Amino acid sequence: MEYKNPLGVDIDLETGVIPGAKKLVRRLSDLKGYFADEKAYEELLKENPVVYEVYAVEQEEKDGDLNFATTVLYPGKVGREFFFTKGHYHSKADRAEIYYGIKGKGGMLLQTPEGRAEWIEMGPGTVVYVPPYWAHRTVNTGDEPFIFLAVYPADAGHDYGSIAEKGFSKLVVEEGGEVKLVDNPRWKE
Ligand SMILES: O=C(CO)[C@@H](O)[C@H](O)[C@H](O)COP(=O)(O)O
Ligand SMILES: [Fe+2]
Repeated sequence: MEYKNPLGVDIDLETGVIPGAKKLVRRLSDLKGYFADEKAYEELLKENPVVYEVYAVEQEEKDGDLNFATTVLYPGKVGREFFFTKGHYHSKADRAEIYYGIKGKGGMLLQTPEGRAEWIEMGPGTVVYVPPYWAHRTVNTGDEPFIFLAVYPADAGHDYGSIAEKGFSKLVVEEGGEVKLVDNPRWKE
């Protein structure tokens, strides 16, 4: 039997950086077609801000193993809509996941393939259980970076396709200084 070595790393709780992790950067240009307000999107694209960064420690895609990653989701809006991660189902759709809030303020938008949406507010210390089959997207509703940890099966994978095409059934927007969920006009089952 070949045993893997255990690993202990310290997440920088201020910046979300995991030393030695693989870094992924998503700019606004990587989120083309994702935001409802296309005019506001084109306008902000001139600056092309970083929307989020992911620091991932991933294993081979094998049953039983675990990956973990931090996400640093920056504050901002496209029109009324708060900055968010792309959002995905898992390629192995029955794989669950755990999120843990580290810093900042936001929430998770989840939905079933039929479009039943749930919103869970998140702050430092919040644990969110993402059940099998639910798509999930995080949203920064605050004015500082929203940082969280995710732990997920190594063979879960990411299925971005349907969210890229239709989005979620709800949009998370600012209305009169408050966070509101409104119907997504482009959503279709
Ligand atoms: O859910 C997971 C892994 O299963 C998170 O680590 C996200 O991958 C990350 O928050 C970026 O979001 P996406 O761009 O992948 O939707
Ligand atoms: Fe996930």
